[in-house]
Amino acid sequence: MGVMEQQVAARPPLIALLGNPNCGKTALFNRLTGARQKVANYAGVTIERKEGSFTAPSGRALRVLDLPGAYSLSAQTPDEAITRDVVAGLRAGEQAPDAVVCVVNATNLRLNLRLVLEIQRLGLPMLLALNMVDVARKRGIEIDTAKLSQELGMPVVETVAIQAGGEQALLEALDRMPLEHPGAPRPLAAIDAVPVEQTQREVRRILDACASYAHDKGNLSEKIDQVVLHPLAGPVILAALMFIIFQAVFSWAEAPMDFITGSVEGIGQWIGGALSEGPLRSLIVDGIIAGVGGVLVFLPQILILFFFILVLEDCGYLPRAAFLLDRMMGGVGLSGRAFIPLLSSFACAIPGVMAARTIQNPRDRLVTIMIAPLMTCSARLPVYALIIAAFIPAREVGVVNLQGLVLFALYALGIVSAMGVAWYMKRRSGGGQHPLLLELPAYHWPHLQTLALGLWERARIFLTRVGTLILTLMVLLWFLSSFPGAPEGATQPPIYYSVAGMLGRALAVIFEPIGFGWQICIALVPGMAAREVAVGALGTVYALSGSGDEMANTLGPLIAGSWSMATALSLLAWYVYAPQCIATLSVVRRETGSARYAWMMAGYMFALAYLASFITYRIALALGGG
Ligand SMILES: Nc1nc2c(ncn2[C@@H]2O[C@H](COP(=O)(O)OP(=O)(O)OP(=O)(O)O)[C@@H](O)[C@H]2O)c(=O)[nH]1
Ligand SMILES: [Mg+2]
Repeated sequence: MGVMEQQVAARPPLIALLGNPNCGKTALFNRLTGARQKVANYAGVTIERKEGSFTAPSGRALRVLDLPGAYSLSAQTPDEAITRDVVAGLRAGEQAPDAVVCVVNATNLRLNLRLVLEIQRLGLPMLLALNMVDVARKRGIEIDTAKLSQELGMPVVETVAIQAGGEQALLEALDRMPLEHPGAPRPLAAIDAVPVEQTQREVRRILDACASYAHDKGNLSEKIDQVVLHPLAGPVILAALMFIIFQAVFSWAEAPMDFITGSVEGIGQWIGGALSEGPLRSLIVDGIIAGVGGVLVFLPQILILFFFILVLEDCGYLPRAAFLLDRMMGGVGLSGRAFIPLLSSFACAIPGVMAARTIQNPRDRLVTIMIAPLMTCSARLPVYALIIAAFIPAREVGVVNLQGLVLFALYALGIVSAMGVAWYMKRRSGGGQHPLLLELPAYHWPHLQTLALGLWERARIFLTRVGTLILTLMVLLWFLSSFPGAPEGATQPPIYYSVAGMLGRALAVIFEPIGFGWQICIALVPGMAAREVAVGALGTVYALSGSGDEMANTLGPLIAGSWSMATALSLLAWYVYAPQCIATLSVVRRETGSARYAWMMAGYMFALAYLASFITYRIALALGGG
């Protein structure tokens, strides 16, 4: 025996905690080890590795490893792959465990036992911790542990990981377990050889023999789910929720937006009055206040939208939405795992594109990345809100607010288009589907603190962008829009003759057919950096276009006076599709490892944008919106 091996042999036996996600492994791990734990990452990945040590009642020293949750050893996600490789002794630098404690959620054995049976085929010493028995008892689920132990051929103990002493039975059972020289685990092929259906049949047989649900009162969450996940009522509820949210974005935001507009105007007038006529006054009033202030007013709407999203997330509704949408996404060949990346993209496509890492199939991942920017990100909200407020009357149609309805339609258009693109890409590339296995967490009331933190986070991101990126671009735009000045005898406002004006007029040749004049074209250029910049840019452009000495007016009425309805609708359609965000394209390049996909994305999105705007503009003109 070499020196190394002697050292390994002298270390206390290693026990692995294994189980489905959310069954209480970490809670149990904390209860066993207290403060004696080491937290690190698995080599090369950002998945947490927790190891700790403790002493069993007899004085026997043990080490314990808290593994990432897994539904099966056939590994669908990176987390599951780590768990599988560690228990099978295949991960370099990791010792194979001497024994496995399989933790199961006693209220959901039907799902949890599949993994138990799979691990059992590895042939390691094993023990079952029937966790959350407190909840199971309260619900009236009866489990015969002696019978279960006999059926499974392993010790079964009850645990309550969240109660002091709830780990006692486990400790005693560990003391009775033979842990020395367990031998290496059997190869994984032993597991893959058994068909899933056979395992599931075995689970049902064991449950019939050992568990009784006759007195199961069910729980409130399940009762709610009977309605919320109902094949007909479920989607209707989801659509209604979304609809209400977009209504609120307009109706609740009115007062705070008026307040911000008023304040910005007040500051502009005050500074305008204090400074004498000249470039400095124009830079501050027309460049900074009109530009930055124009974007700032949308903070309330962004916060209202995220208030709802955070509440739905915190109370446990979002995984249900994933579940409901899984079938729809499956229809276009997307995996249910695409839901979280796509949902994140409603905040911003960048975290969405990065979250696509959790999708294992490379083709599914690529499709998800390619459609992520079609989800309406929060940077589009200012653009949409500006144009809607200026052109769509704030009328009530029945109980429905017309502006909210249009906003809802724009979000829906983004989603439908994304599904269309996904369908097209998948049809061309082929590829199968993977069922979505989700543990639905119990519903609970949203946490005020979590909510407040989440909202603060959104506000901070938005304000930082306004204060840095947008501010810088507005100052730059002001310079480009102010010089050179107007020639003698000019008939147009000075901006028309400036560098930005020349550029805008050149671009207008391309954009004329979809109804964009030179002023919009000027705003589109800095708007390439980020979508909401276009709103600030329009503010600056129209402030500088204003004839004579009048104070920078609010942007809405200004564009309402100078654009046709057809132009407004065309610009809305443009923003549903146009890839106006450099940061997203560069993240796509990084995440896919090649510039090709970033170019492809920019190309297809520009093409769709132009096409959609062209169609919208022509139809609107034909219907008399000119
Ligand atoms: N009532 C009750 N709740 C429990 C028990 N064990 C864990 N919980 C709760 O269940 C939730 C999930 O527990 P975790 O310990 O994080 O689960 P996990 O298995 O580590 O989850 P992953 O690491 O995501 O796989 C937490 O909110 C715990 O407080 C239990 O025995 N009874
Ligand atoms: Mg855990």
